[in-house]
Amino acid sequence: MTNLIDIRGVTHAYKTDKGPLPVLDDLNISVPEGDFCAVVGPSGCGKSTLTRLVAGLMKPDTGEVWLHGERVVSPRSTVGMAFQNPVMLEWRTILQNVLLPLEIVPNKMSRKQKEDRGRELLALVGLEGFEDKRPSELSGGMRQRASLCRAIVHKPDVLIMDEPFGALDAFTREDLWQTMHALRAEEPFTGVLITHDLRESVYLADEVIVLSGRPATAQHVENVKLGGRTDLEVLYTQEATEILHRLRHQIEIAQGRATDEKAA
Ligand SMILES: Nc1ncnc2c1ncn2[C@@H]1O[C@H](COP(=O)(O)OP(=O)(O)OP(=O)(O)O)[C@@H](O)[C@H]1O
Repeated sequence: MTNLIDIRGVTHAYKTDKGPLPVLDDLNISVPEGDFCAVVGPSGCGKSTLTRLVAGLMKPDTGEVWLHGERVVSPRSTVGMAFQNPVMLEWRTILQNVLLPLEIVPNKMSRKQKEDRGRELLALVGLEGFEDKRPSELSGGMRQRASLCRAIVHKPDVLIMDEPFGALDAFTREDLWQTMHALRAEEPFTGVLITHDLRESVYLADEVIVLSGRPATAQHVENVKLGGRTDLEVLYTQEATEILHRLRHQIEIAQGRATDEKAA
């Protein structure tokens, strides 16, 4: 399998009043095409910085970011992004919000084709009948569903999600996890998910990368093999529990609260 994303030896520091703040240190990450990769790590270790580098919104001090065999040096329209608080334009309907990327990214679709695509995606995430509502008429979970549709409407190579479900209550969050699996089954895409929720990472991702404390390196890579199951019960199996324990331990190492016995 070829890698869709290749992060090679990336080091980055922010310039601050108190001098440089090293955030990423010789970071190497590869994500094969079609895979879903979750990135977890202590607060402030550089996860969002990583997403900005992949999207081409920032350049690393040293090292390279490659996307689909091309070096990323400027913002990419082939990247879809979803954030914790989706910004929706209130003067547009939900469908018009979802179609926004198709107005910006060059394409040959007719108006009807665009509308059909938007409606299809909204139906897929359970928002059939809400196409003509305004964002304020929807719940937070529904707005997040619409924002996921908007992030993939132009069929980006990669969907980057920074804490997309962080502001939702636990039950809505689990509903959205299932929606993500449904979306992936219909619209296979490569995904990078930044999250603080280890259960979320195990349920959604093919591999979970644990970043160390700042400046972050890739401390641990966990391949998640749950036999292709997408029901929530899978999180209560022995396999999932063992993975969660290992990830928890890795986070404690990253936080400096535990030691790596293997390295000691
Ligand atoms: N533009 C900036 N200028 C200076 N420092 C920054 C800038 N953006 C982020 N930082 C700092 O860099 C570090 C990493 O930030 P980043 O947002 O990438 O971390 P994170 O892992 O996503 O954090 P969290 O888990 O809390 O969301 C933090 O200490 C943050 O304060």
